[in-house]
Amino acid sequence: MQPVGGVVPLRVDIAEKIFRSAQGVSIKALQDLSFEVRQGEFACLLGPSGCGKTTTLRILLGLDKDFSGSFQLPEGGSDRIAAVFQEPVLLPWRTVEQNVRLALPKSLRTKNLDGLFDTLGLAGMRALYPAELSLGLARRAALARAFATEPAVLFLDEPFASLDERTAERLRHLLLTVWSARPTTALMVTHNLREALMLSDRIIVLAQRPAHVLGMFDVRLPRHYRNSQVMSDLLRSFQQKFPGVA
Ligand SMILES: Nc1ncnc2c1ncn2[C@@H]1O[C@H](COP(=O)(O)OP(=O)(O)OP(=O)(O)O)[C@@H](O)[C@H]1O
Repeated sequence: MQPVGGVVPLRVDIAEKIFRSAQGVSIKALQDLSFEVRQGEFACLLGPSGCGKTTTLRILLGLDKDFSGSFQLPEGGSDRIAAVFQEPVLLPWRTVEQNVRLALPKSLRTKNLDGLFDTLGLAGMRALYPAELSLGLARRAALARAFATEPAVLFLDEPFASLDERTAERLRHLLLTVWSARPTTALMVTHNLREALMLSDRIIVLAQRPAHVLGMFDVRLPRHYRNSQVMSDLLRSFQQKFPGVA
């Protein structure tokens, strides 16, 4: 399957991001944070709690412009950006299907979503309202909304946090199925090493705050080979390369 998204990779070169409180306290969240995600690659930003992962995503999403440095989003094809957060952020007065369709650009508003809803196990839930969904189902709806837009780049911020492990594992598989059908340049924040090893082509390992890159861990194996034995081997080689991380 041909990767989709830009011919230009996602390039991040953030020199510094400092939070300043009204009381004059400064917190340096990011310093010299540079990395690249290649076209059609699924990368994870892995780092300890509070190191600056969400801050990085917020900058890339254009939600925080108060930083020094630059970044380049993938170009070519669609110029859309999709994001999936810990909170599914669905409109409560709209059905699952309406929530997904409302996110679509005009040119895609009437597109056939049967395949996407089927893949994500949402075929029978299109007419439900968010209040009728479990957290796991709401997350699936958020994934459907993100993929339906056929984005050039997809940002995910711990989309499986606070789910029970069985539900999280099912969702990871669903994410892989829908992502594999259209391999979109993706950057996912997580502090779950196993999750990163299961999903990623490349793991970008961050140091403690202020976040900067400690190193890269490439997982070159196709995902369907990553069975429990292979995962144990990957975990071991990761820990050899990054002792004490995760
Ligand atoms: N609006 C803000 N004002 C001040 N400090 C902030 C603000 N947002 C984040 N920080 C601080 O910046 C640092 C990085 O926060 P960030 O949320 O990016 O970390 P994270 O790696 O995503 O953490 P976690 O894995 O726990 O979600 C933390 O010390 C946090 O307290």
